[in-house]
Order: sequence, then C-alpha cells, then structure tokens
Amino acid sequence: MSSIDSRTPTLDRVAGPSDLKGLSDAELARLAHELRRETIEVVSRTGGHLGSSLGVVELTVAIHAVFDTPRDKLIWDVGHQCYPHKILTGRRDRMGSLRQGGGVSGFTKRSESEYDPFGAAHSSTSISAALGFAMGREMGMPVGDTIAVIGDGAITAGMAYEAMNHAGHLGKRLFVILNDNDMSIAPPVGALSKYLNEIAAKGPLALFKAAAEEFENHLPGPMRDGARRARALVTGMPGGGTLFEELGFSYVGPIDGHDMGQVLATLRAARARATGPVLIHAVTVKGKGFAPAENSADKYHGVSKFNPETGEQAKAKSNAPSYTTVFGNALTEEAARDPRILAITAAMPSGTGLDIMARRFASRVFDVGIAEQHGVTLAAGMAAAGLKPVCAIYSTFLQRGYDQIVHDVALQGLPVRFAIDRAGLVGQDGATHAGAFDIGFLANLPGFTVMAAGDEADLVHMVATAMAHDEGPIAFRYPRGEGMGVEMPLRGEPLPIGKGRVLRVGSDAAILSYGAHLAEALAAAEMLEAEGISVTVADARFAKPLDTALIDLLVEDHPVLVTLETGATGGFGALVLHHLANSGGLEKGRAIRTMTLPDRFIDQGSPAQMYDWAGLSAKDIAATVRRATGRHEVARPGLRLV
Ligand SMILES: Cc1ncc(C[n+]2csc(CCOP(=O)(O)OP(=O)(O)O)c2C)c(N)n1
Ligand SMILES: CC(=O)[C@@H](O)[C@H](O)COP(=O)(O)O
Ligand SMILES: [Mg+2]
Repeated sequence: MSSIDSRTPTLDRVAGPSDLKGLSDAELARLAHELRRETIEVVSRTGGHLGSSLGVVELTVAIHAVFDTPRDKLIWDVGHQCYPHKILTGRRDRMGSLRQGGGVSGFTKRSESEYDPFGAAHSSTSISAALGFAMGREMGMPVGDTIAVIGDGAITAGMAYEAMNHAGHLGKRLFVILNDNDMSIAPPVGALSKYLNEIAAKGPLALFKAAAEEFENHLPGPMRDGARRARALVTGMPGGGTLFEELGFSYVGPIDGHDMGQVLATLRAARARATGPVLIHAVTVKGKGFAPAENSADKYHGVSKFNPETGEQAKAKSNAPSYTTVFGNALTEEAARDPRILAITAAMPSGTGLDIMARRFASRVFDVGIAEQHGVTLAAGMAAAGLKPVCAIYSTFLQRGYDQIVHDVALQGLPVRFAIDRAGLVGQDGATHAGAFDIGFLANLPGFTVMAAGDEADLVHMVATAMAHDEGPIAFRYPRGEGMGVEMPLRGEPLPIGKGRVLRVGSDAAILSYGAHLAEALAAAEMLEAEGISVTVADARFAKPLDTALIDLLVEDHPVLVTLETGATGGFGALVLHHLANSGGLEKGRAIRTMTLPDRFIDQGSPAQMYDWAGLSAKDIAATVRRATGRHEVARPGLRLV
C-alpha cells in the first residue's frame, strides 16, 4: 500500500522492530494508533482474542522501540494478546490467515518467528521462561534483556509467584510488565485483584529498591514525584513497599499503559538503570480504543468475525445446544436437588457453563482464578468434608492439576467429580488447547471412573451418574461445540457403571467408539453399509471400568474390531488391547485396530479440518474398517482397486 493514500502511513514504514528506532516519540504514538486500527480490521475478518490485543498496543510499540528484540527476549504471557506484536514483527501480510488452517497461530510460537522466543497459550509461564533466558545470558548465551508481559489474570496463578520468588532471590536483571486491565476472561476475583486495584488507586508511585541508583531521576515527571513520595512513605513503614518489593523486585508504577510518553520514559529509565528484577505496573483498558469492546461485559476477549464499524459479531447457525450449555443446565438441575453439590472453575465461568449454575446458586459456584492446581485440591478438601464438588476444567488446562489429581484425589479415594470440556481437537486455538491426553492420564489412576459422552443426551446422564457416584473420583469428557441434535431426556438418569451400549448391529466389523466421535462412527457405518460391509457400532461410554463383556462379545461376533477415540495413544484403545491381551482375546484371530489422535501436535484449523489431518474423520474410519476386512478401497470411476 502506498503511504500517500494509506490509512496506516507510519505502520507502512515498519518492516520490523528495527524500523521503530528511527521514529520520534510522536511518530511512535501515531504508529500505536494505526496499529490499533489494523488489529481491529484483521480480527474483524478472522475472529480471535481482540480485547487483550487492543489493551497492549502502546506497550507493544514501546517495548519494541526501547528494547532490542529479538536479541532481547520478549515473552507474552498466554500469548493471546500478541496480534499487534505479530503485525510489527514481519507477519503483517499474513495476519489474514490468523488462527486459520495453515495460517498464523493465535499465540506466540517458536517455529513461527525469531521474535517469539517462547511459545505460550497456557497462562502464567512467562516469568519462569524469562528468568530461564536471563540465566542463559549469565552463562554467555546470545541473550540480551528479558521482558515478561503478564496480565492481572495470569498473575493469579501460583507459577507466577514461584517464578518471582526465585527471581527475587537470584536478583538477576529481568523485566516483568504487569498488564493490569482489571479483567481476566471474566472479571477477576480474589484478594490479589483487590490488592492491585488498591495500588492502582494510589496514583503514580514509583517505589524502587534501586533508589540508591537515582532511578527516579530518570523517570517522567509524575513518576519522579511519586517515587519521592513513595520513598518518604517507606521510611516510615516497617518492611514497606509492595508485595513485589517484598519478593525482591523493584516496583515501578502504576503507569498509564496507554500514555505513550509515560510508557516510553518508564521503559527507557528501567532499561538504563535496572540491575536486578523490576516489575513495571501498567494500568490498561481491555478492548482500548474500540467502543463496542470497551463497553461490553467481556471486553471482546474472544470474538467471532464482526462488523468493524458496529462491532456486531457474526453468529453461527446452531442446530443443537452446545455441550457446554447442556452440561451447565444439567448440573444446575442436579444442584437444585442436592445442596451438597458445589462447582469450581479456574477463571472460565462462561467457557465451562458454570455461569448457568451461578445465576441460580451464586454461593455454590467458586471461581478460583487461574489456579487449576488449587481448584483440584480445594475440591478434594470439600469432598473429604462430605460435600460433592464438581471441578469443571477444560481438558487441556486440567493437565496443570495432574499431581493434585493423583495425590490429593485418587490416592485418597475422594469422590471429586471432573467435568472435562473441550475434549478432543478444539479448532482455532490449535494444538495448545487440544484435549488430547485426559483419557490416558485419568484412566491409569486406580479407583477412577472415567466416562465420555457419545452425544449431548448421554452427557445429561453422565452428569447424573457422577453426582450419584460417591465411591471415588469420577470424570466425564465432552467436546467443544454443539451436540448432535438428539432428543433430550427430561431428566438425567444414573448409568450403570462400566456398561456400554450398542447402537446398530452388523456382522462384518464392529466399531467401538468412546466419546463424541460416535456420530462419525455411525456415518462411517452408513458409508460401509452402502458398499455391502455390515457394521456394528457400539458406544463404550466408560474407559474405566471397561465394559469387558461388551468387548468380548464384539470380538467373538466380528472378524474386525476398530476402537475410536478423540484422544492420544495410550488411552481407550490401549486399555481395550490390554484387556484383550490378558484375556486371550487377541488369540482369536481377529483384526483389531485402534484409531486415536496421531503422535504429533495438530495445528489450528476448523475442527473438521483438524480431524481430517488427524485421520479421524468418518471417511478415515470407513477406510480403516475396509482395510481390516480385506475389502480395500471401494471402486470408483477412474480409480483402480488398491
Ligand atoms: C492454565 C490456563 N488456564 C486458563 C486459561 C484460559 N485463559 C486464557 S486468557 C485468560 C485470562 C487472562 O487474563 P489476563 O492475564 O488478565 O489477560 P487479559 O486477557 O486481561 O489481557 C484465561 C483464564 C489459560 N490460557 N491457561
Ligand atoms: C486464550 C485462552 O486460553 C482462552 O481465551 C481460550 O481461547 C478460550 O477457548 P474457548 O473459546 O474454547 O472457550
Ligand atoms: Mg487482565
């Protein structure tokens, strides 16, 4: 685009961060304005995490202008706010493919750019990673400064404090920018959030442990006064200072994260003077500069495509309720019947559907912040006290709480209920958010009952099953997105533990499906039927305890058995094989195949695309059955039989 008629003349002059070095402060402010506009335009066409990106536009420009990336390592926590950073770091032309198959990732990603020194998407890792880079620098590696940008939501996680505890102790030069927009995905909760609000309300206050270095003399006017006030305050205050000071950081702030002058001056001063770890507290607005975002309750955290003038988002046509909504409603019904039922979310009330229960039983739903580990052990404590806690956590984030699941729940045989949303491939968030591992990591735990919903009606029954099950921990998984449109039960009925169901009967092969790919199994059976291959389709419902009687029957009655799951190897299929190996079932001369996610991470795309790449679409299932039966490829005009 020519810079004469362009709406983004300053941005057009920037091919990479080095071009920012030649811009005046006024030009940098103009650049931020254009970058914001460009971010809105891009996301209006692709959808994505808009609000967080708009909140860090000035910070992004200032960091790249003041620091020397990529030698200096800039690490975005979660990485969902990195779109302006991607635009400035050589990916502008490809932003139209953001979060699409084969396109630019919605998060920072090492393989994508040297300006993404550390990949992210799960929160609260940035300070640890930045400290690791700082240690690399100390050991002579080609690393300059390290800068972690972490949100007020992400800094609620224990990992952030583990990292600050260590960094404060080591005292190495390291920059942490706390991007405090007083929002997580939902409004933030907890004592820490209140504490940050209190500091922010105090106005400019630069409190530098490195005051001896005359740090404040290098700060912008209001900050300098604040620093002096702060020092005067501290001398009369035993121990004095912010929580961050107590952890060994120099604290600067709060600064206005949208005032380019203030941000630039603060970063320049910090870069010039800091000797140890520094935390810069920037107060920002999520969705800044786009009225529909600023005015909406969720600040446009994650949006579909939208009209850039009005902010109106495209609505996908829906044929059935989402699994999340079905879960939220079913749990609320159960909660109405049993006052001992409590629910826990780790900062995802709407994503998990617990907002539905919270509307009716606010005092029985707990948002613990981004603290999956605490959430799991909290539930264990509640269960030990005789309550019925439900941990509603996405499959991918439950990985954070694994030792807690093993040590605090399974080992102690406590009846915690795990509602595992986003099972399987999730689409545009890509590999970081895939729910790939939960079947394997839960079903190998003694005493756990592990279920997967074949459709949304089954999910209602699984909620009832879990609530009725007091004998030990129990989990049920279900995917992102809408259900199959099946008839819904009026009320959930507890299922017989460890029993599957048969949905259609054939004779040439059996597909034993675990979870919501049941529809694909049925579609594959239809395709095969049309070719004269008659297929039984069964829904295992349980990975643990396995329905061994059903498995034995399927093996007895069919020359071919194919297991199917939307999880990694080492899950349901492995458990079926384990059973058959030990019961002699493998010696019956049957062809047995396991269909799982492949042993590689699958990048973002539509869920259908991703399952296609994973080899788990209906046509892949049909092909697997066909090959196992020895009927090979179906003849089509122009295609040789193979
Ligand atoms: C371990 C983990 N749990 C949950 C999430 C989901 N999640 C993504 S962003 C986010 C909120 C982050 O808030 P904040 O750090 O304040 O950033 P903001 O969106 O406000 O810019 C949450 C809960 C996650 N990415 N990782
Ligand atoms: C960045 C992040 O982790 C969340 O915002 C996530 O993208 C939400 O995913 P869902 O849209 O599936 O709730
Ligand atoms: Mg925030």
